[in-house]
Amino acid sequence: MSIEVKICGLSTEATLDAALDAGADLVGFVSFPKSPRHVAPEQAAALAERARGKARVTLLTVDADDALLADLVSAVAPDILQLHGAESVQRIKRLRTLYGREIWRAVPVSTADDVAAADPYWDVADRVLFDAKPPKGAVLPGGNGVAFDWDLIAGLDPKRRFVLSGGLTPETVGPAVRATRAPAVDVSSGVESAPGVKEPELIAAFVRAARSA
Ligand SMILES: O=C(O)c1ccccc1N[C@@H]1O[C@H](COP(=O)(O)O)[C@@H](O)[C@H]1O
Repeated sequence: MSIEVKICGLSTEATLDAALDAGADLVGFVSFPKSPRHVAPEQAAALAERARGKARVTLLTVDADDALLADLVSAVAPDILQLHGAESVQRIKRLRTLYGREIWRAVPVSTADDVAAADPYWDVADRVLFDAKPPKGAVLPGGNGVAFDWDLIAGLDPKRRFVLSGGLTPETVGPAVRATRAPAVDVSSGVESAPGVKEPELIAAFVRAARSA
């Protein structure tokens, strides 16, 4: 099976089109006001509509409450909810039942214990997304352009539907995929020239490099 590639944190039609033209399997929109990639619900809805049928739409939130999630799901109609906060097993079960959509749970990694902390999520989330633990003082729980030690997840069964993220770039995605046998990758900062500013050439280079890994 070929690798799945997600480009996250898209906020304009032009960069969304660049991701779609490059053949990204998934595109992501961030709803988290502290992020430079935050998009308002109406903007996320319009971008999602543009992507529909060409790539699967992911909506990223961080510990969003019930009311906000309900509004976002109704406006954006994402295929996938990427939960990048401290969402519990119980909450994930509830959201899956409530919305009937795929749920990805981010797990921050810097040690082997962090990888083991993913254990309760394998059975309740559709995917576990491994991201680097944020650096001290970081404002964002993800999207920091920081990588973790890929050897920590090198022993995982690739049949486990995990996603590798954290500081990937067009240069590092090949070695990262070969080291981890990841079935899917996700990138945000590594295809930007400044926080929140996506670059079409970097997006295309990332998708090409991931596919040829
Ligand atoms: O992209 C963001 O702004 C963001 C904000 C809050 C939580 C997660 C966020 N992004 C996700 O973080 C990982 C790693 O991103 P990067 O490539 O290191 O920048 C990725 O899954 C993004 O979807």
